[in-house]
Amino acid sequence: MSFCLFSNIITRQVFGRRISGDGEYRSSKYYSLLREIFYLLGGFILGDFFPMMEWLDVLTGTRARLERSFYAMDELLEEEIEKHMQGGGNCDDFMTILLGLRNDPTRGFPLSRDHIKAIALDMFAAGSDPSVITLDWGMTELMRNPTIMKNAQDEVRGFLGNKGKVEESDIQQLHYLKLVVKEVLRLYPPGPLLIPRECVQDCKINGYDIPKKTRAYINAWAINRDSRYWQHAEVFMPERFKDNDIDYKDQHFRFLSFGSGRRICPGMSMGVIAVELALANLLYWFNWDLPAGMSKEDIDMEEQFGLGMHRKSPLILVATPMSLPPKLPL
Ligand code: HEM
Repeated sequence: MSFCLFSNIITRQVFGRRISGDGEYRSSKYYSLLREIFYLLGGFILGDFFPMMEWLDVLTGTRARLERSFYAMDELLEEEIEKHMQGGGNCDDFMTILLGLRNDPTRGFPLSRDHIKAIALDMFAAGSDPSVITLDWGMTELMRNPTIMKNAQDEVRGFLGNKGKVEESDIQQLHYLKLVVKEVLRLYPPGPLLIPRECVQDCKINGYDIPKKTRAYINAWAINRDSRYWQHAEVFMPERFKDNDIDYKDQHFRFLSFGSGRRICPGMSMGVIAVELALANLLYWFNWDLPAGMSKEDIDMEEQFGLGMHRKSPLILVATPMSLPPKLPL
């Protein structure tokens, strides 16, 4: 459901509508296609890490799966473009705006149909999965740390009272919740190796010669947990961000969950607020328990190997809806 929530946020922005109505998301063609794309993008594909061994991806059938998804996605984006060209979009959705810019003479270069499809795909590919991953690890750490869960839940419920709904405008007042999300992103950067770079010139790093055109990976996961920059680096401690200036756009390269430099995540503010909003709602509306007979030490913390750092096994929790006191008449 969190996958559906964050995908809907993106499709509402890009196409002006949800990928599915409530409850029927699993039967939506977007749902299965996006899931497959995220699996392929986020999973371990040998050629991503060892370009010389790309041929193995052909043998394992990964390349064929990639191509099938590519054509299915292309078809879907073509359908959306057609719909939008016939006036089926909202005036402020991303696709309508991009289509409107196609023939803008003030632009330095023409925006082609392929450009528009690539931008839309980029938004899907980059926009929802990291939020799903962050929410998942966030709930995991809160279940492992009941005091932090209680503090966060007390803050959300104390601030909202019986308002009955957490809104985006409430989030700015939920200071502790913001620290929690920051700490989740420190320990579990959804893209632990960021997006690969290619060296544009020969260089030397720590005595190693790195030739031009080498594919380089930045290990944000390791930097975010480096004990030279972080006290008790492995411990989940939201308070560490309380009275300091370490931000998502850290200028000292200690905190790289959104990358850095020219290719830093352009969806950072939106990603953070979407996760905060979803987490605040989960804490506001439900009390959370582990399944009977399970203790917090039993929670499996293994990470899936690949470009996107999902939990290896699903987090299974028992949610009990909070009962609100009746609203007072106005
Ligand atoms: C918690 C949420 C998110 C996290 C942790 C995250 C993280 C990242 C990271 C690590 C990168 C690579 C940066 C680099 O290599 O330096 C990236 C790139 C990107 N992100 Fe995000 N992201 C999130 C949400 C979003 C959202 C909501 C959007 C769009 C609506 C988005 C759009 C993009 C795009 C388009 C890129 C590629 C930028 C480029 O290559 O120039 N992200 N993101």
